[in-house]
Amino acid sequence: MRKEVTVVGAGSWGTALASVLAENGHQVTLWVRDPKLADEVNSKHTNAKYLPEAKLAESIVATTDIQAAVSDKPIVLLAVPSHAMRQICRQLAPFLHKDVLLIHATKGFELESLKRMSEVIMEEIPPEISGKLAVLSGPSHAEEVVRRQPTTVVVASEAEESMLRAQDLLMNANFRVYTNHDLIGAEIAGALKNIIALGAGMSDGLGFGDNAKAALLTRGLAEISRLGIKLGALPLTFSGLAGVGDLIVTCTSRHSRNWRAGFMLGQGKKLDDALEQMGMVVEGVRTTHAAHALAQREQVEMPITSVLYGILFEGKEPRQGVEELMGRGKTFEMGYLNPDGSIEA
Ligand SMILES: NC(=O)C1=CN([C@@H]2O[C@H](COP(=O)(O)OP(=O)(O)OC[C@H]3O[C@@H](n4cnc5c(N)ncnc54)[C@H](OP(=O)(O)O)[C@@H]3O)[C@@H](O)[C@H]2O)C=CC1
Ligand SMILES: O=C(CO)COP(=O)(O)O
Repeated sequence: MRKEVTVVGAGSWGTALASVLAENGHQVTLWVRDPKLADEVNSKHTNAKYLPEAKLAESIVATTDIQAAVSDKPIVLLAVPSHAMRQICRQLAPFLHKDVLLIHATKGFELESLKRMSEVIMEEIPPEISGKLAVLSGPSHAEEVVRRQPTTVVVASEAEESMLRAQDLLMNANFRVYTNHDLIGAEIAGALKNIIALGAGMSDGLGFGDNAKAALLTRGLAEISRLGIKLGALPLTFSGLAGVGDLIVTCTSRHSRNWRAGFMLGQGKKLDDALEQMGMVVEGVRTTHAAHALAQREQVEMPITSVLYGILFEGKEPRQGVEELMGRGKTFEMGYLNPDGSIEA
């Protein structure tokens, strides 16, 4: 059945999700910050800055008016960078319908509070809406989604009905949507994989091979799981699409902004120059900061995150970081399996 859906955020991910929804026959409004981009979407049906090769459905209507975009809409999907989430929610909260299905697709933490995105959203929107919130996560580069290449994702919510509604809304022949009740795990896995993707890009930039990449992915998943479980996630979520699935795609794909930024750092570029050259959000940088603080607060060992923190924010050379990781004390591989996040052996 055709539904009215508003997508908030017209970067690469918001634009790709708007395309999926339009393809599914829904009436899509796209909230765009930049009036020039709104004109471009409405007249040329393109988004040259964020998805240069994509031809968008003519039925997608872009607007810069947040009130008009979300007022009384039955479904709102948020796809903004994590640093903008609280401000955007504050702006749109007064206009949300009390029965709105709210889905977010953002992968990050709020740096100042170390909160997950759903915690930030829930603080800003009315309580009758927040209990029904869903998150969309999983291995899904926008560039492949707009080309209708096979993609699998997961929607997670504590509210069964929201999860199923979000699945129905987004699923099509090229975009397969699974459900999961573990909202916390889906959010944490989706955010933390970007740290490891920065590391994987760095490893490639330094000229290391597949063994190093495999090590980063596997030991990265170990520390992601360790922190996630300590913060209330279900362990199995980390072996699913939001966990290992997204870790694989982000650490191995040339589409990944995090991998690309990491690659430049590995080749000797300074962080600010790498970010400027990217021109798109590289969530892993802020997430490294947040995860480093969370690991300290929760007393969880996260060696890769700690080394990346040193490289990104303390001037450590990438090669020195690799030496530190390889030279750590002897340890038991499966220590992370303890449900409270502590290391057993
Ligand atoms: N790209 C992808 O393939 C995927 C991305 N994600 C996640 O989606 C989220 C959005 O990322 P993505 O679309 O890639 O980002 P992009 O870098 O492609 O686009 C960023 C978008 O956010 C807007 N923006 C930047 N700052 C603000 C602000 N302060 N207030 C409002 N809007 C702002 C930009 O607008 P302007 O142009 O006006 O600056 C632009 O529309 C991230 O959390 C990312 O991890 C998740 C899955 C896949
Ligand atoms: O989350 C993503 C793919 O699932 C996108 O990752 P990047 O932000 O690194 O491009």
